[in-house]
Amino acid sequence: MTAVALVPAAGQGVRLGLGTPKALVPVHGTPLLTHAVRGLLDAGCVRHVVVAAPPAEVAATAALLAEAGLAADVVPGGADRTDSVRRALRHALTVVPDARVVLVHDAARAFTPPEVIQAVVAAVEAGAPAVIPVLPMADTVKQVDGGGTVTATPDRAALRVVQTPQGFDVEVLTRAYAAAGDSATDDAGLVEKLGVPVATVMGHPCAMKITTPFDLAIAEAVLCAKRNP
Ligand SMILES: Nc1ccn([C@@H]2O[C@H](COP(=O)(O)OP(=O)(O)OP(=O)(O)O)[C@@H](O)[C@H]2O)c(=O)n1
Ligand SMILES: C[C@](O)(CO)[C@H](O)COP(=O)(O)O
Repeated sequence: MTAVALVPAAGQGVRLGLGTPKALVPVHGTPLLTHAVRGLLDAGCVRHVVVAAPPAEVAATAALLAEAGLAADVVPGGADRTDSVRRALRHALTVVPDARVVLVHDAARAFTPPEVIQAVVAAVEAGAPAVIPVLPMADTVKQVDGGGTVTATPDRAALRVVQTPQGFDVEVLTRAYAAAGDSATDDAGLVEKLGVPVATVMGHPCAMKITTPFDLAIAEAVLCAKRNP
């Protein structure tokens, strides 16, 4: 097993609106972060996990993962996702210096199926410098101006919705973060700026990012259906 997984989990969950850091919000009594870390470790291709937690919750996060029997290092996250990943990457390079494959996986995508994790790792191990799971667009997409008036209808056949885990050759991700000026909406975005090709594999609807109360309700229902098929 060559992959190290970085789990940005330091967000506040403003859009979820529960007043609790999102990664600590329970689904069926278990925090999202615990579901996410268990999913990574159970996939069978991840050897070490580093979680970036809200700075005030580092000790509590380490305790809840330990109680769940999950081995993971917990470091303080940063002001935005990019900063949280940067901190987790720095720690991972120190504790697992021989890692070749690095995954970056949102705690908020807590129910990502193992086959997606395995496909990303396999593609990087096969030689791709950067790999992201994607889904085709189900809806027509419009581009709008600042006033909300439509300015274009991009060809949706050429568009994809992007999920995590995103997988990288360790040297490529390290270089991307060293060159990063501003924050990016995803890690592959930083790699693209280096001119390095980013490959895609098929994502999965269950890898959805739990962002809103509606998403949380969907996640509860999906887990319920899995446990009571
Ligand atoms: N400073 C931050 C902000 C976000 N994240 C993490 O990045 C992932 C994707 O972010 P998002 O879903 O937007 O989470 P939040 O930032 O918590 O959500 P919101 O924007 O609604 O506050 C989440 O696992 C989140 O915990 C992080 O580690 N550090
Ligand atoms: C990385 C990501 O999950 C890919 O879709 C997404 O870009 C994170 O965005 P957010 O604004 O931090 O939720």
